[in-house]
Amino acid sequence: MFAKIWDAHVTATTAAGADLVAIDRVFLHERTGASALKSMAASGRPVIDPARVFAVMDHIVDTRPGRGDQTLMQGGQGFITETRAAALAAGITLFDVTDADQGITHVVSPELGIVLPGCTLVAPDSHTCTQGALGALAWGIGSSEAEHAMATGVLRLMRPKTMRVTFTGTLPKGVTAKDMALTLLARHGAGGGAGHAVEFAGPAVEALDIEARMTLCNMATEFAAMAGFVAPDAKTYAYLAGRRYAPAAFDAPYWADLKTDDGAVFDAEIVIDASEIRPMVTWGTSPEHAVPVGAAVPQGPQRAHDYIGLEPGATMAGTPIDVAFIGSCTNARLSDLRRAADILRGRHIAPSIKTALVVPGSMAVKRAAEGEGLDKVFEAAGFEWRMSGCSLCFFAGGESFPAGSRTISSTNRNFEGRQGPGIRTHIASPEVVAASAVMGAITDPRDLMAEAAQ
Ligand SMILES: CC(C)[C@H](C(=O)O)[C@@H](O)C(=O)O
Ligand code: SF4
Repeated sequence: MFAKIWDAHVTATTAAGADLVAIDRVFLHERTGASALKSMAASGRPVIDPARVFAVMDHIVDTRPGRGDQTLMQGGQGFITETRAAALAAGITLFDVTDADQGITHVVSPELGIVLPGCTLVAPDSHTCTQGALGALAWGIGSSEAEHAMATGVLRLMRPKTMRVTFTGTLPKGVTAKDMALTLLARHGAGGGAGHAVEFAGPAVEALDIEARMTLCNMATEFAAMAGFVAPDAKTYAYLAGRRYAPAAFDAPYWADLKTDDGAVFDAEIVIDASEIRPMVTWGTSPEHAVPVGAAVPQGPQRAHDYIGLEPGATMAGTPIDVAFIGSCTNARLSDLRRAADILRGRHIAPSIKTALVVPGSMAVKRAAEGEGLDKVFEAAGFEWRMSGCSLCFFAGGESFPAGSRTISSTNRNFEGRQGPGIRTHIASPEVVAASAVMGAITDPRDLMAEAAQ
């Protein structure tokens, strides 16, 4: 599948062996987008095809109700106003702060049908690989590469190696795509995919809905892969049907032929039995520091133990937490909110939880969730219900907590300081976040699911 998409996009090969790869879509956000557009404008280079370039405000925007351009991040407003001015001047499509389509780049692009099977899509953002869930080759680039892509319509690239990660079997109940990604990282390391374009395949991947495939592909970057993707199938077509930028008639022969052929050879293969996967949580400061919720903290780098304040042998389950966050391009789509709400319905967060936030991945997700009354479930449980944005996924200098606070978070990164100076982040599925918020300590959601069923 990788070769089919890549080869269809190579326009030339340089003497040094690099390929010039046609880029179908470029997506910008206000954290990195203005600099690329401004630099192009300064050098007098126009965007070659503005219809293929989109921008959204997501990283720095305030998520408190009634927001405007003001930000909690000192000086953040400048990123917003400069991106707006540069986007308007360049003639690209902008989903602005108060636009009904505002949201996180990798949530908005699929839900508007901007990313399509077989297309190449780049964005100056490392989680662009999320969009590979639609059968696209989507990857994160730097700001100067974004300029190059916008000015020329191509990027000069060395062909990556290929890897297939096959999930066999069936996921147990209460176990999700997030746990698949964390299991892959725990077993094969945060560098395991370096230099590779990774195809996720096998019955347990086919069984995932499109939103869950996005969660899995999202974390390909935590695996150091260039890209992560899933072959398009009937679910992909059904997901895209009727979306604003998707074609009215699908290009069936090209899309149907994108699947990896039987007998295809990969540079590397990994196989994981999905039935062995358990609800996971990270204990340390790398996404590879992941263990089943019921397991003990293993021996890791001393610095990680010191930062996170957990010694080897401590059990993850029962570790008290201060903050619960459901959000991000990893796990803030409608299906994620539904599953978290199922656990929270009729329950309340523990009194020891200082903050619990739900930040929908897009304003469209927010509206859809409100249409189902999920906002009421979250609010009744003691969660704040926000406008869309990256929010606490990434410390944009605004909202945070006292150093040493422990958060359970549906995001993708747990690096030192990721959610603010001294904050200890434990990443997990929305189910684990919801269950842990109720218990005030890290909890296997299946404990609460069983209780609800009785
Ligand atoms: C700020 C942005 C460029 C960054 C990224 O590239 O991924 C952010 O989205 C992240 O998740 O760390
Ligand atoms: S939600 Fe988090 S991971 Fe996703 S783009 Fe925003 S900051 Fe990056």
